[in-house]
Amino acid sequence: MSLELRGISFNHPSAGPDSGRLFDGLSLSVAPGEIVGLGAPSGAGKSTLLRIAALMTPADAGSVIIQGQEYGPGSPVGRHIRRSMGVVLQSPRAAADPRLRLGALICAPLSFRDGSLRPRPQRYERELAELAEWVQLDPALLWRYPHQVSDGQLQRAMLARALALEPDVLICDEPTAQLDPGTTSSIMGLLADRAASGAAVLIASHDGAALATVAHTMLELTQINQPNPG
Ligand SMILES: Nc1ncnc2c1ncn2[C@@H]1O[C@H](COP(=O)(O)OP(=O)(O)OP(=O)(O)O)[C@@H](O)[C@H]1O
Repeated sequence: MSLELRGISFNHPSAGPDSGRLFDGLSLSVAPGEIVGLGAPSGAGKSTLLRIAALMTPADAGSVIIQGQEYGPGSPVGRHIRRSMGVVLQSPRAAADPRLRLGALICAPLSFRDGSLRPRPQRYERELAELAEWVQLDPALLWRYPHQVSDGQLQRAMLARALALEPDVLICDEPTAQLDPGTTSSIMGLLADRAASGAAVLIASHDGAALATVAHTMLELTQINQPNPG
């Protein structure tokens, strides 16, 4: 699948009228099989942009186009498209439900796809073992709650969750921020494998060197977010 952002304008509602727009007519595209790396100074808006791309935050103007289907402000987003997208947010602590063990967190997308109203890790033992291996997570950690693991372990669990449905669009915000260089390189390799299977992959990171090892295209947010003339 392809992912495109076209003419995106946005400001945070609570940011006040004088603070200027965060994005003004910003466009970028990610082709199937492509990894686009997004660099940005802190506060430039990369997390906000990724949430817009992931259809979690509606833009003020412009559209997100996924495999030719256009989503503007207020467009309904169907379950089918959500299931084809994997999203890793910057803060795993904020994203993870603290009441669920890691195994339940990771298998939740599989359970929901199969019609269950709550995660059932016991039904997905084989998938969980494979996902844990992909992200180099000790299987013993699948029984722990988020507060019982490190930030890096939790971030890898959230990545496993994002990969569970083998998404065609993968959006990752600082997926390796908490990791050592060796694990960072393995995780980047995993994202490259996903792209090699045809997924469009958008990764934002302050670690430009690690990103450059896998990205086909590197973009700097401050350069692509030039305000529209007039
Ligand atoms: N809910 C909000 N209300 C008002 N302003 C916000 C809100 N959330 C973020 N901002 C502001 O929007 C700007 C972009 O925030 P964002 O989190 O997207 O930046 P970032 O590039 O991801 O930063 P970092 O690299 O430090 O994580 C920042 O100036 C931030 O203060």
